[in-house]
Amino acid sequence: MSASEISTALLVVAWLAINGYFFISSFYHFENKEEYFYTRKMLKSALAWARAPAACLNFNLFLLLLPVCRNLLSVCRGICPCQFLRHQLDDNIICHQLLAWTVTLLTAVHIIAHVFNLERYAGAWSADENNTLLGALSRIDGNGYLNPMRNENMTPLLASVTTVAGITGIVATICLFLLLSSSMTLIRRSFFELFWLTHHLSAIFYIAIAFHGYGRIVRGQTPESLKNHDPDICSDKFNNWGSNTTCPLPQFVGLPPKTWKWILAPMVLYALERGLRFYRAQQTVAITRVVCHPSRVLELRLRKRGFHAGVGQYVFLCIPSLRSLEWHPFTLTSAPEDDYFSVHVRVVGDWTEGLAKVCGMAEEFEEGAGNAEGCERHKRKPKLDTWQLPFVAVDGPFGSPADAVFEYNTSVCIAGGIGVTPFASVLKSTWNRVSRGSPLKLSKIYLFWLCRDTHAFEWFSELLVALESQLTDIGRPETLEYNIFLTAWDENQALHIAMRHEQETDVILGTKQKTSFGRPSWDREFSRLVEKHQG
Ligand SMILES: Cc1cc2nc3c(=O)[nH]c(=O)nc-3n(C[C@H](O)[C@H](O)[C@H](O)COP(=O)(O)OP(=O)(O)OC[C@H]3O[C@@H](n4cnc5c(N)ncnc54)[C@H](O)[C@@H]3O)c2cc1C
Ligand SMILES: NC(=O)C1=CN([C@@H]2O[C@H](COP(=O)(O)OP(=O)(O)OC[C@H]3O[C@@H](n4cnc5c(N)ncnc54)[C@H](OP(=O)(O)O)[C@@H]3O)[C@@H](O)[C@H]2O)C=CC1
Ligand code: HEM
Repeated sequence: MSASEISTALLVVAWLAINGYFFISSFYHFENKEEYFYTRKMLKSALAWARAPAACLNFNLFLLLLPVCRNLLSVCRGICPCQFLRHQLDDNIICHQLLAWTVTLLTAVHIIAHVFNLERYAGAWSADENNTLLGALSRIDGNGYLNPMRNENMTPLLASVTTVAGITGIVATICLFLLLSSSMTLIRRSFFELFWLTHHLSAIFYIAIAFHGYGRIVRGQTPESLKNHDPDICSDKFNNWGSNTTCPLPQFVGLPPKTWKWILAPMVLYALERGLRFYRAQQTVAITRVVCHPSRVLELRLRKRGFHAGVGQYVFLCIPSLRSLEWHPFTLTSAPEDDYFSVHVRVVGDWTEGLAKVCGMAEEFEEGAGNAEGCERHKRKPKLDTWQLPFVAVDGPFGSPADAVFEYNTSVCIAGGIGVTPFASVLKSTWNRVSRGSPLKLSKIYLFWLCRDTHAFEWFSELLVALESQLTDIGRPETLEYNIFLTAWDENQALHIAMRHEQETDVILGTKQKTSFGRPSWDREFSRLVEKHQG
């Protein structure tokens, strides 16, 4: 197992252990503690089954927001001493989803247990009033009551909609259901905005949870009462509680709410996160250049005062004139050393099409366009002046999928389609460092890029051809080996390629290294690399 896998396993084991501790200690507490002797008589084990998941919910609701506080993650990434721990930060969304499903499971157990509790609170009244312990316990009134259903007309449903715990529990459950259903992969992939807007119910969810314990509905015998009313002695003398001095009427008190203490910090952190995003959205970012590339790729070059990024990080872009609430992630294709930052946007849906339109490229990216002809036409068109381009807000940079590249002698980079963008940044930065003679541990990059159509290569091939010749010029041709795989092609292309296979440079890219066809055999590729670098 790699260091990264070991650290993931250790983190999961630690998280499970902490959950196990909270569940077992809380279950044992409510199942055995003297102060809940009478509460258990009324609720039996449903008390412990409601409280134990609640203890774990506190812990997981504390954690749930942390992986989606992107700026917090960036700070952690900056101070994180080792690469494999930094890798954990890149799995933030997976962590968030694991926590969310854990919250869902714990919530389900908690709700089921509380349904039993409400039934048993109601049932305690219906027992024959005069000769049952539960009847005697239910008739205790004043502040020291035990049964939160204060009279025999109260039903479980009525209790659910007239108590703070019930109302906040129902609101939180409805929010949770909507959050979960809109977070399904199918919804996120097909209706991202629906997912995104529904996800804002998380604010209501957390506020409801913060007030959930306010009603102090779970009650135990007070320490003072325990001193002069020992349940082991008095429980069967309920008929003359109060009249004799050895068994005065037991008094009860509700558990003080705890959840708000657990979730206050992550809620404040997340609020700061959104505040910072709002502040950044006001900052001026200039689009200095817009380039139309084939295969429906739009390149934006931007400038923002004080902007610094690592290789292959990503930013969120928002075009207020397009959709003021939508932020879309795009990877930086510029190198940290460049005096601008750039993104290559593949026009795939409504927002990216809107972006093409506001950048004056409506027809180039109409359905089916955005290919070489469209871009040629664009080159002949009068350019929009930068002041005509839309105001764009930038949040970030975030993430660091590629910054480990420079920490090894040899790095293998694998990308599919537009997923190559982080490596554009890596290759540019490698060139900058090599050409400046900056100290560089990295001596070899293997790039594997898989694409469906030849057009997809065009915007990136310029960079590869330039890099290949520049590295040759400085006597470092071996620094970069790229393996390009065309995974979908038509007959004409196949014929065209076959007829020119002897050509020195690649038919598609114009580079010395030739394009391969179909998906790579990873076993063969990796064995080749192992053989080459063994020892
Ligand atoms: C970390 C990261 C880096 C990315 N880097 C690039 C890049 O360098 N170049 C590039 O072309 N694309 C990149 N993408 C993908 C890009 O964000 C989406 O293609 C774009 O948001 C689609 O928006 P749309 O409304 O035009 O398409 P839609 O048709 O609405 O959506 C197409 C796909 O993008 C997803 N998507 C839609 N809106 C968002 C959003 N606001 N946030 C996240 N995902 C969304 C949808 O789930 C769907 O799977 C990256 C995505 C991520 C998560
Ligand atoms: N992490 C990041 O920084 C970034 C991530 N992205 C993401 O990258 C993705 C790229 O999308 P797009 O441009 O549409 O890509 P395409 O779907 O157009 O191309 C994907 C390529 O990868 C190949 N491929 C896919 N899966 C495998 C596999 N398991 N093994 C081998 N080859 C595979 C495909 O081969 P075949 O034709 O045989 O299916 C195809 O050639 C998007 O989801 C985008 O969100 C984008 C930019 C940055
Ligand atoms: C209790 C339930 C949940 C709560 C309270 C919650 C809360 C949040 C919050 C506050 C964000 C941050 C949004 C932002 O500012 O970027 C977020 C992001 C996200 N959540 Fe959840 N979530 C929950 C459940 C889920 C589930 C079940 C999934 C998927 C299975 C999910 C997937 C995501 C994803 C993918 C993001 C990142 C969105 C982005 O950054 O583009 N969430 N969630």
